[in-house]
This record gives sequence, structure tokens and C-alpha cells, in this order.
Amino acid sequence: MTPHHPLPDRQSVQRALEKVIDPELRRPITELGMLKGFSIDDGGAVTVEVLLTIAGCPLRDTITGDVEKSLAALPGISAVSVVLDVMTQEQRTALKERLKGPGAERGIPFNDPSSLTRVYAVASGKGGVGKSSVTVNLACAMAAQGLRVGIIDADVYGFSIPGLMGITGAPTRVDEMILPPVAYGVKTISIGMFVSGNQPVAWRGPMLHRALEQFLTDVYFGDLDALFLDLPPGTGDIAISVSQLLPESRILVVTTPQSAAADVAERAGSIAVQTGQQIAGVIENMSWLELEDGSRVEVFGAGGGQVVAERLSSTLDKDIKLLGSVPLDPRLREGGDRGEPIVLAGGPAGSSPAAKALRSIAAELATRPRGLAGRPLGVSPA
Ligand SMILES: Nc1ncnc2c1ncn2[C@@H]1O[C@H](COP(=O)(O)OP(=O)(O)OP(=O)(O)O)[C@@H](O)[C@H]1O
Repeated sequence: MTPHHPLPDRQSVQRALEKVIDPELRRPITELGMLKGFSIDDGGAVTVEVLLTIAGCPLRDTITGDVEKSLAALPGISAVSVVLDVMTQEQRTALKERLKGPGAERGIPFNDPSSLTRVYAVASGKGGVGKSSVTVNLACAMAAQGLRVGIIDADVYGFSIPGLMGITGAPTRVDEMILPPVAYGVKTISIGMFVSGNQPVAWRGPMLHRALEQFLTDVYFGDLDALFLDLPPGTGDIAISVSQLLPESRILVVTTPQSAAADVAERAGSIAVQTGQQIAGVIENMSWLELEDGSRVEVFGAGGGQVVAERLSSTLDKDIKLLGSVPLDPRLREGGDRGEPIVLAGGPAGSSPAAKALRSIAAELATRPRGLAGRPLGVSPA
């Protein structure tokens, strides 16, 4: 600092701190009651006191760094020190009320009649068709378009979402409220985050139902434009649970072009007949492999996605679209293995036909009318 520089005024420090966003709650720390106070001494050194939601908050370093960064740009500041403290129980209760509304019922916020969140349950007839990869890429593509997006990984048998999203951190708990880790702007929660190591989860229907219910009630997602649920493959109990817990959710069916895969995918989609859910559409994955000379090899045959869309259209007597076909691309798998979704990649991977297909499906889903639109309002003329 030059000796002539005037001291920073409180107002500009306050304004800079209003730009610090809590990494989990995604709101300014000033709105969350996390800024306890700050002082500026005669030499221009600023001390900021921040209240963490819980002791040992895994993101304490991130918050400290963000506070320092936000003030670094202000002229006249010679030093910044951040003092961390922890909220009292009253402060935590106040925070929860601010987030959920005072005395909010513990219900599923996505079922609130005023909710504008589109909920997509991603289903497949069998495992390994790329359901989780499709889920992650659609969610990240939507977030990159500026939408607020969440993922619930309910695939207990193969919870792969954290790996695909590059998430290693655990959710933070504020009493009974669970704050999901955020990656690429997507709030993500997985059953895998609640079991140790790589253990398989040997849960049966009722436990799965309870786990899903807890995710839907206790995880703080805030206002979302879209929520994706990665379901276990098949037509099991969880599909029924989803329809009971989230009757407004729409099913996205993922299949490969193979006729056997199409048959089971159709079965997964037909569940909608029993549950009364709507089907958002069909996505065909691993549609073909493009060789260097530009020719295509149809590794898993052809036409499965279209067949599923047509059969579901006739079973449900609705127009169910094939939303897109995603080719096989080793870079999609490599990105997944690294936790870097291909739709966010730069260079040739990012402009590959697979990335483009996924981005265009995401764009199509993003423009669908959501929430109240098209829903009966339950009013009748007097
Ligand atoms: N279009 C694609 N091109 C290349 N590899 C792909 C493609 N789609 C998925 N994969 C790869 O196939 C494997 C299975 O994909 P993924 O885990 O997404 O499937 P899944 O249907 O969710 O499986 P499960 O339900 O058994 O967990 C992964 O290694 C993934 O990287």
C-alpha cells in the first residue's frame, strides 16, 4: 500500500464481502448470517470474522481464500486476516429457517405446488448402457447454460456419480440438514457418500425408499431448475419409490441400439403406465463408433432408441421422442474416469459428436416448460 492511499471505507469492505458465496449453500455469506463482523485498523489491515456452520467445515480454506480474494482488489487494504468461528445452535437454527423458510415442514420441496424444478428420473433396462454418464453430462451441460442443477445418485448398486463428477469430498451436515458437495456448479448427493470405501450396498426396497426420501427431504438443494435422479438399472422397487415420492418426475429412458437392450429399456419405460408418470423421452447411447476415415461402425446394432420411443408412444398413447443419439467415444469414457465430463471439455473432445449430442439434448430439456405450466391448477369456474 502506498502511504497516501486512503483507508478503505466500511461500505466498500461490506460490499466486497457480499460477493463471497458460501461454496455449499451458494448464497452470499452476508445473507447467511456467516459474517460475524469486520474491523479495519489505522494501517488498513482488515480482520474479518466468519462463522462456519459447523466445526471442522471441510470448506473452511475455500471460504478463507474467497474472503481474502474479495478484499485483495480493494485499494487501501494492507492486510487481510480471517478469523473463523462456529455458529451457535441458535444461529444454525436461524440459518436453516432462512434457507427453508420459518418452521418449514419437513417435506419434499420439489412436490410443493410452487416448485418450478423439473425432475428427471434417468432409467435404463439394464446396467452398463451409460445411464450415469448421460446423467452427469446432461446435468453439467445444463449448469454450463446457467441453470441451477442437482443430481441424486440413487444407483445403489453402482454409485458412480461422485467419480464421474470428480467429487471426493463428503457432504457437510448442519444438524439434520445435509449440504451436498458442488462440482461444475452441480449440487450432487450420492448413496456412495454415506458408505465407507467401495462397499456394495445390500439394501432392499424399504431401505432404498427411506434413503431416497431422506435425500429428498434433508438435502438442501435450494431452488433448482432441474434435478436428475440416477436410478439403478432395471424396473425395481426404486422406480416405484420415485413415482410415489416424486409423482411429478419424468422418466428419461437410456438405451443402447441393441434390440435386447431396447426390449428391457421399453420395460423400464412402461413402468410409467402403472405409476402414471410422464416420460420425458428416450436417449440412445453408444449409437455408433466413428473411425478415422469418417465411416461409422454400429457396434451395438442400430435403431434401438427409435424402437423404444415408438413402442412407448403406442403403449402410452403419447408422442414420446427419441431426444438424441450419442455415439461411442473413448474420450467420453476417459473424461468420466478423470471426473471431467466431456460436455465441459475444450478442444476436439469438447467438439466431438458425442459432446454435441449431449449438449443438444440438455438444451432441449432446458427449454421444456416446467413446473406450473401445463399442470392443472385445480380451480373450477364459479
Ligand atoms: N458414449 C460412450 N462412449 C464411450 N464410452 C461410454 C459411453 N457411454 C458410457 N460409456 C462408458 O461405459 C461404461 C458404463 O457407463 P455408465 O457407468 O455411465 O453406465 P450405467 O448405465 O450407469 O451403468 P450402471 O447402471 O451399471 O451403473 C463407463 O465406463 C462409461 O465411461
